[in-house]
Amino acid sequence: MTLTIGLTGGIASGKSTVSAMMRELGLPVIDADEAARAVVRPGEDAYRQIVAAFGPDILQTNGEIDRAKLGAIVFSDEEERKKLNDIVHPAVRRKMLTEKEALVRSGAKTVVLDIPLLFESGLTAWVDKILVVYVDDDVQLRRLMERNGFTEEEARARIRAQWPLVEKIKQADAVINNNGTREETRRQLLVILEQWDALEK
Ligand SMILES: CC(C)(COP(=O)(O)OP(=O)(O)OC[C@H]1O[C@@H](n2cnc3c(N)ncnc32)[C@H](O)[C@@H]1O)[C@@H](O)C(=O)NCCC(=O)NCCS
Ligand SMILES: Nc1ncnc2c1ncn2[C@@H]1O[C@H](COP(=O)(O)OP(=O)(O)OP(=O)(O)O)[C@@H](O)[C@H]1O
Repeated sequence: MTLTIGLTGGIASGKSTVSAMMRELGLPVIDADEAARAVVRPGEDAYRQIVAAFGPDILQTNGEIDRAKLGAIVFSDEEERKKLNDIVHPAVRRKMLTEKEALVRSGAKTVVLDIPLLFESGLTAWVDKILVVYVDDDVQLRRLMERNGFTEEEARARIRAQWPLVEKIKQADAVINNNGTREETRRQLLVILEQWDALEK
């Protein structure tokens, strides 16, 4: 039996940081953000639907989707965000499930699904264990503004588009507090993976 771990958290809470550590430990990680980028490449169905729904203004001159432009639209208007989610999410789910099935068939002991919207999209039944990467509100805001060069308002709009982190930790099987150093985060991760017997011997 493969153990499926759902890795989640809030925007800029440190999921990618933790998933990189899991990969270093040899665990296979399927990344929803990566899948969401793949399914909207030119030529894909979701790409055509996005251009039809949002108009050619959201394209760059090379024909690819201008993510900054589309982000500015969908994070300032819930209706627009829902429109985008309805196009992208089914394709993301199909891609992730296909990749997961292949790993299960190949006999993987553990599979990690890195899904920022695990709770919001109602996907908790997909996983055996939920691991939430937590940071305090002020740390989240600061790291998001620094990483993306967002104004405070832009960063807050993105944070508001997700469940509050305090709600997510209530439903977690384990929580990593990522307010501290990366080394402190790594130590917490190792304890949890040990408890869950997730690593290959
Ligand atoms: C709006 C888009 C074009 C902005 O792209 P951008 O490169 O700036 O951001 P990126 O995709 O790297 O996402 C960064 C983070 O934003 C958050 N986020 C992204 N989309 C959403 C959403 N629809 N609702 C809430 N939070 C979201 C997640 O925490 C994600 O980790 C892009 O995020 C997108 O296509 N979103 C819709 C698909 C989606 O929901 N992806 C998230 C996981 S499936
Ligand atoms: N323990 C830490 N100490 C200092 N900086 C950190 C720490 N963990 C993460 N960061 C930084 O905070 C930012 C957000 O982290 P990361 O990209 O891992 O978050 P994420 O949850 O994957 O974000 P997203 O939801 O946008 O994909 C990054 O710039 C990262 O380098």
